[in-house]
Amino acid sequence: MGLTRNRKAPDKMPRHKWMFLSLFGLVIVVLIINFYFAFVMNSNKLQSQTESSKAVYAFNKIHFSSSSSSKQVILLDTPVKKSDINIVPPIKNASISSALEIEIMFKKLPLKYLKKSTLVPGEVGKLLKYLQPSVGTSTQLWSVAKEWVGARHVVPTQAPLLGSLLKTISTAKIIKAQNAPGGTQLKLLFTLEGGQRALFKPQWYKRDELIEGPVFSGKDRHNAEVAAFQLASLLGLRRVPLTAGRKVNLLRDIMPVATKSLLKTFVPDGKNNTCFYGTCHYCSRSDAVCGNKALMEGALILMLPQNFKLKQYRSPWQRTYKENRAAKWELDSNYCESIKSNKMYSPQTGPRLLDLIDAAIFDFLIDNGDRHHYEVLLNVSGAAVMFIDNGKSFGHPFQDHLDILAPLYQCCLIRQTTWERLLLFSGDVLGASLEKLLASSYISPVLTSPHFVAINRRLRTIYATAENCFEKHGKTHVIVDDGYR
Ligand SMILES: Nc1ncnc2c1ncn2[C@@H]1O[C@H](COP(=O)(O)OP(=O)(O)OP(=O)(O)O)[C@@H](O)[C@H]1O
Ligand SMILES: [Mn+2]
Repeated sequence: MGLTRNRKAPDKMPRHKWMFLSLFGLVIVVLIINFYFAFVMNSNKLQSQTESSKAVYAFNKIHFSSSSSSKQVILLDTPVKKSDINIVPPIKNASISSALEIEIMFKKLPLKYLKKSTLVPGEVGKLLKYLQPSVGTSTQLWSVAKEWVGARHVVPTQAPLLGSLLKTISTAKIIKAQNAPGGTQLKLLFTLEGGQRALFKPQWYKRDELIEGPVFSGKDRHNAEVAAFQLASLLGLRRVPLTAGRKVNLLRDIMPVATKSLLKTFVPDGKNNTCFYGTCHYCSRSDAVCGNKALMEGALILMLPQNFKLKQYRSPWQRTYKENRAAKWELDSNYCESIKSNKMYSPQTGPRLLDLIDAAIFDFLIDNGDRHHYEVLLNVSGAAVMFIDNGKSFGHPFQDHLDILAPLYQCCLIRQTTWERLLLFSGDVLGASLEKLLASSYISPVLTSPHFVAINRRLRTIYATAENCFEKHGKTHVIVDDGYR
């Protein structure tokens, strides 16, 4: 009986069951095909990685996370490897295809980018000469620094007095110390002998500390400010205020000249170290910065002359600072088109967009993902975007945040003078050049060696990004001579 029932059952199966079974079968087939491709692709990837021994970052896990806005954000997980290219997640929608193309280009970079340039030693030699304190120290040099400031630079191309100025910044007597106004981070405003004002950003981290987490994590790195100043000079982007390392004795140099309100924030740490917590958005008594006994290292950043005022703008490539919320530039690959339609950013009307692309290149090299606002000199025609506040840089030499380069790969434009200067450092020589300039710093060694390796790797990534743009739009449409530098 049972057998008969079983044999007859298919004949009696209703139509909707048949349809269900066929659909189920189809789903199984699709799944099998998917698994097959995933397996083949993965084994190919593994094979090519072992073959080349140069592991590259792999886009191996695509997952979806819902953002608080209704838009869906795709995040790509990329493993961090101490290899040639170390893009870290999240890479969001608008950057995914560029990231993949840049990865491919990075691997087949034309030979000219790998060849050592013969012009570098001469150029670095010239800058090293400028760093010699040729006339010793003198507070009379403050007026020289003041005269240097122009629409497009803070330091001129020829600057034989630079070394003396930096030495004066590192040694001039501090006649007043107060809480610095503006910004959210702890910093002090010093008045130096001769009336010159400068910002002091204190040391929070040891040199080899790795700042984990999102690109803007952690506190300011004083050594990053010092390194950024010298890197800008190598790149001919002399838009960073004069910055030098400085060691101060808190008991002897600072407390006697501190304002009452600053003095109130000095606290002992119970281990014989002198500490203070200042007044700022993120300042609190429980989060004081401490010297080694009374000795504290920091970066001293010369204030721009008071006859110049700064005007602040929100960066069009500002981050949301929220993990589950994406900014428009992170979702829309045509974002640059909408930016260019704004008169302020049209490459035809002024230098601003190319300045922001310069800033993106600079920030990618130093790994600064925190340029939420940018500043230019007020009422100065053709004023450059100043590279003020580089404190959140050089946090992790084994990671690169490709999306800092979004202005470059979304707009596919680069100023000719910037591009030519970048080419000067082909063949992985930018890191060593920076190391040479930093060797004479008052807080040397400024960076650990992995940071110099990172700079070379990041410059190659910039070359790859530009090459990818050339391939897509033609070199003549990408490189722009807008008459500014
Ligand atoms: N060298 C300088 N000359 C003139 N003004 C400066 C200089 N450095 C900084 N400032 C001004 O002080 C403000 C705060 O400085 P900075 O951005 O370094 O501090 P911050 O606490 O890191 O700020 P934020 O929290 O906005 O990142 C700047 O926005 C700028 O207007
Ligand atoms: Mn800051």
